[in-house]
Amino acid sequence: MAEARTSVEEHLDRVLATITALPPVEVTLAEAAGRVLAADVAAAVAVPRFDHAAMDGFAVRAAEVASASSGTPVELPVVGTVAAGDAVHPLPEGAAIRIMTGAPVPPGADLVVPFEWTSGTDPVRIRQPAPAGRHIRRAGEDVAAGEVALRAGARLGPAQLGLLAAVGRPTVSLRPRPRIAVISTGAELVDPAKGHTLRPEGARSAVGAVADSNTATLAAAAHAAGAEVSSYGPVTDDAVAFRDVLAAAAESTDLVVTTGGISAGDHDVVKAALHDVEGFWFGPVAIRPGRPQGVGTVTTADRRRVPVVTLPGTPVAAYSSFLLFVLPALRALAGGPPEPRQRATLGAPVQATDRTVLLPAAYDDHGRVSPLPGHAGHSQRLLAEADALLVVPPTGVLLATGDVVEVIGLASRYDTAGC
Ligand SMILES: Nc1nc2c(c(=O)[nH]1)N[C@H]1C(S)=C(S)[C@@H](COP(=O)(O)OP(=O)(O)OC[C@H]3O[C@@H](n4cnc5c(N)ncnc54)[C@H](O)[C@@H]3O)O[C@H]1N2
Ligand code: MOO
Repeated sequence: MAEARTSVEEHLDRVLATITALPPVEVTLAEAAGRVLAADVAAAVAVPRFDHAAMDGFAVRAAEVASASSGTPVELPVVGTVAAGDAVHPLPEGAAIRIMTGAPVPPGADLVVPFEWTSGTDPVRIRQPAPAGRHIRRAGEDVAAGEVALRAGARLGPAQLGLLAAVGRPTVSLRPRPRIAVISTGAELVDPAKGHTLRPEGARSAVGAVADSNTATLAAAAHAAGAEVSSYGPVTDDAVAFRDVLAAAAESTDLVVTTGGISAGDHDVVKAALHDVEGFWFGPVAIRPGRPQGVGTVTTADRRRVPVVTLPGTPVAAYSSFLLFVLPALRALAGGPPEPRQRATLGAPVQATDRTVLLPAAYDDHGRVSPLPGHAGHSQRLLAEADALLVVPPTGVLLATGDVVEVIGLASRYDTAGC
């Protein structure tokens, strides 16, 4: 009998339905890098703030130099000098003022003639005319005072932070960094920092110990997404112990993610502890890897409802499910728009099935993406070698070389940590 399974999109909607964007806080620009604006920002001051010279040269009246040529230069006395930051004096008729790039344009002047077109002397001989306005940057020509400089939802990278500084906004309203708690579960798991030969605390046997790799992966992925991460694990297969850890984690976080213990086994602790919590959902999603999933909320002592996303324990499934379901939840907590979908051209044919399949894949020299050879379903090695996960849609058709498919980039997520 065919099993009822929800689609990836339905499960993502179910996860996002548990999320409320965090209330905004006011922070300085120094603290704002990489974060998401909670409200539109209007310019407190115009950019440029005043009409200023775009070249080093002479401020003049365009009409007075209109006849200038190299054969018959126009000669004007130089009545002053103005540099960036200087107070400005009006330009008398029939005269020029030496002016430096960035200096305010003297009232009366409407043209800056670059030094290269002049003798550079006093009196100055100007060899070339130009229309009024040339080499002058007008007040507000980039951003007018009061104009919206950045919209709510904008992510604050280097250029956006510079713009906020320029428009006179030393602080901005942002969503706080989301806090995420990562809880790995499984009696077989040992903290890799403690070595692999240890018998896991509470283990049924010393044989079969497995290093907890999900915590390392998910903590890094959440950190790269801008979240503040706390890790609580590995937790053994005891529902009471798990509930205690979950309750403690929920008190000081905005989102809990668990791994393991949600399929059909005798020791599936997460499911046992949460399946009768009101509103909690467990079930299969039509995706491979990552079929068993769950989501719901728990309530803290101060009546906050904290979303809990329960991911499968198998490491490849845990990471890919995190990218599909938890990253969008973190973005929604931070008030950001969904991450734009990435697409790529297939470098090899791929057979689609009746469910979404994620394949570790690599780009070739032409920028086309192909599944890595030797895919065995749950290879952490292949995942570590992959540039991207290829998202094969549940269409059942044969995708041809050259078809455009969705991908989830892997390497690029961590580029910025590389220096
Ligand atoms: N009878 C059924 N069995 C299974 C089903 C099912 O539907 N019916 N689903 C299979 C699928 S698909 C997956 S995926 C797994 C998911 O199971 P759980 O989420 O309950 O995960 P565990 O059983 O706890 O662990 C699975 C596997 O992964 C290893 N693991 C778990 N956590 C970690 C960790 N933090 N670091 C490294 N490795 C971890 C664990 O040792 C197991 O080998 O269930 C299938 N079974
Ligand atoms: O859904 Mo699972 O395919 O073994 O990850």
